[in-house]
Amino acid sequence: MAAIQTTGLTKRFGDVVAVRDLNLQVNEGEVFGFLGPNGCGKSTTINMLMDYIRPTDGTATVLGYDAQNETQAIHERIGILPDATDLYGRLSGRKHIQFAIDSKGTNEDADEILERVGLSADDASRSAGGYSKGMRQRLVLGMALVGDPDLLILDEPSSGLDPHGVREMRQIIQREADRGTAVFFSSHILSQVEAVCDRVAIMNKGQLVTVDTIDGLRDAVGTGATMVLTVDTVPNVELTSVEGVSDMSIDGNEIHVTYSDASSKAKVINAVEQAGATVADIRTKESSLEDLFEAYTTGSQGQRIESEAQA
Ligand SMILES: Nc1ncnc2c1ncn2[C@@H]1O[C@H](COP(=O)(O)OP(=O)(O)OP(=O)(O)O)[C@@H](O)[C@H]1O
Repeated sequence: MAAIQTTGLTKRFGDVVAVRDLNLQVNEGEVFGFLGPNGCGKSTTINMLMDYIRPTDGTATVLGYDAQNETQAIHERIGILPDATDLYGRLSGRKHIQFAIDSKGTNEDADEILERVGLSADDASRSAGGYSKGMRQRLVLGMALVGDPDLLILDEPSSGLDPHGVREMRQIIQREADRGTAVFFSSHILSQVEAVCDRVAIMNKGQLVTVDTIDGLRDAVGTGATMVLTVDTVPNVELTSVEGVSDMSIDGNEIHVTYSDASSKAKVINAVEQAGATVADIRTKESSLEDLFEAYTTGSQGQRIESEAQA
């Protein structure tokens, strides 16, 4: 059974298509990153999974239950991160967790949950109004963990946290995943999901542009790097025949070469000089997952996939 399955899920707000024909499967026990820039449709998708809003078209199931017709069963079995601004300033952290336990009707131990999210007994006794952003975020995560959910839905769980807070949040999520909880982790920052997610979906302008493992995305980037040679005159030489070179292009006096093997660099320079050009400057740039994310969401790759989806 899938933790989340959507089929042709679509939401229009007037002329705006917030989510278009989304087909997504998140497996049981999987940590799944749902990535994309602001406004790409992440919250709208989550709101449809939770039945806060109704889709214009398509269907969704959560833990095997229909998102529109079996909402209560879903809400009982999932944990969703409440907004950290919704905390009651005067109530202690422990009382917040106890309130969530009472609301869900479970008989869990509030202190055990507080410990899982790294809030000490002293912190738990203090009013949440005096908590730092990181502590508030840990507390709401603790509230989401009440009832031992099979699926955690986290919408931008790291927003507003400093790098230390982000790392802590990641460790807590990883521990919950190790206990067998599926996690649907929505974010607009690749590096925040990279370390914990088994797979990621990248959304752009309401459409799914790719779903892959982090390793798969790395393969798509390749160990590839780009070298830019500035030359006095562009020689007539086919550099893709050099071992390890996968692509070349010319831009004015610059030759752009994509290569997968560092030893190709010297061979490229030799080939260019043997063809009669003088190399005035060499720049190299390693590609990163962040570049790939950029390419999917702002660059040519995103546009290519969009036009493929429309075809
Ligand atoms: N209630 C609404 N009425 C009209 N348009 C809406 C509504 N909710 C969302 N939208 C539009 O739908 C699109 C997707 O918004 P959504 O909030 O789902 O994006 P998001 O990826 O969650 O972005 P963010 O990270 O900024 O929350 C946006 O263009 C947004 O303006």
